[in-house]
Amino acid sequence: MLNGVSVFLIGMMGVGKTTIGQLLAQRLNYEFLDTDMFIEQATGQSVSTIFAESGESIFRQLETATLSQVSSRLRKVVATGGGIVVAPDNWSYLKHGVIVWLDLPVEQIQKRLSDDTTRPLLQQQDLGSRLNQLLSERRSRYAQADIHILIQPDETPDQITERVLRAIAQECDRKRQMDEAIQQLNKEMPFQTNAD
Ligand SMILES: Nc1ncnc2c1ncn2[C@@H]1O[C@H](COP(=O)(O)OP(=O)(O)OP(=O)(O)O)[C@@H](O)[C@H]1O
Ligand SMILES: O=C(O)C1=C[C@@H](O)[C@@H](O)[C@H](O)C1
Ligand SMILES: [Mg+2]
Repeated sequence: MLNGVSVFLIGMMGVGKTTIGQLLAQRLNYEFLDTDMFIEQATGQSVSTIFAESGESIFRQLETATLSQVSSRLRKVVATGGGIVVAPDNWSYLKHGVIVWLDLPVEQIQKRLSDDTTRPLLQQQDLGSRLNQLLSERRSRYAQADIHILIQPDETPDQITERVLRAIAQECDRKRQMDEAIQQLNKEMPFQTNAD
C-alpha cells in the first residue's frame, strides 16, 4: 500500500515510538531505524553523554544530519527522537514519508518514565510539569502529522500497531483518490492560458 514510502513516527518521549516502530517494520517488511540509536552508533556516545558533554544544540545538529541521511531511503520505519519536530528544517525531511503522531496522555507517559535515567530533558524533580511544558511547546508541531493515533491506557503494542497499519492504509487510499481526482480534472479542464 505504501509503494516503498517510509514511515516516520513522531511524538513525546515514552509514547512508544521505538517499541511500535519495531513491530510496524516487521509487519510492513521494512527496515527499522531509530534516530537516537543511529546517533549513539555514529558518535559512540549515549544521548545523555552528548547532552552533558556537548550540549543540546550539538545533539539537535546530529539529529538533523541523521534525518537528512535516512529520509532519502525507501522502505524504512523511522522512530524519531521526541524533539525532532521542533526544528523547522526537519519537516522538509519528514515529509518524504508518511508521518504518524503517537500520542499518549501525560499521566501515562509519567507512569512509564518515572524511573528513567536515560532521557536528559526529564532529569528533574517534577516529571509531570516538565512533560506538560514540553508537550505544550510541541503539540502544534506534532499535530502537523498525516496521522494522529491517540493511544488508550491499556492498549498493547500489538493493538497499537494494528491501528497504525489501518490508519496508514486509509491515508494511502485518501491520497490515491485525491491524485485520481486531480488527474481526472486535469483531463476534463486542461489548463488555459490568457491567450486562449
Ligand atoms: N503499549 C505499551 N504499553 C505499555 N508499555 C509500553 C507500551 N509501549 C511502550 N511501552 C514502554 O514504555 C517505555 C517507553 O517506550 P519507547 O522507548 O518505545 O518510547 P519512545 O517513544 O521511543 O521514547 P523516546 O522518544 O524517549 O525514544 C518502554 O519501557 C516501553 O517498553
Ligand atoms: O524529547 C526530546 O527532546 C528527546 C527525546 C529523546 O528521544 C532523545 O532524542 C533526547 O532525549 C531528547
Ligand atoms: Mg525511542
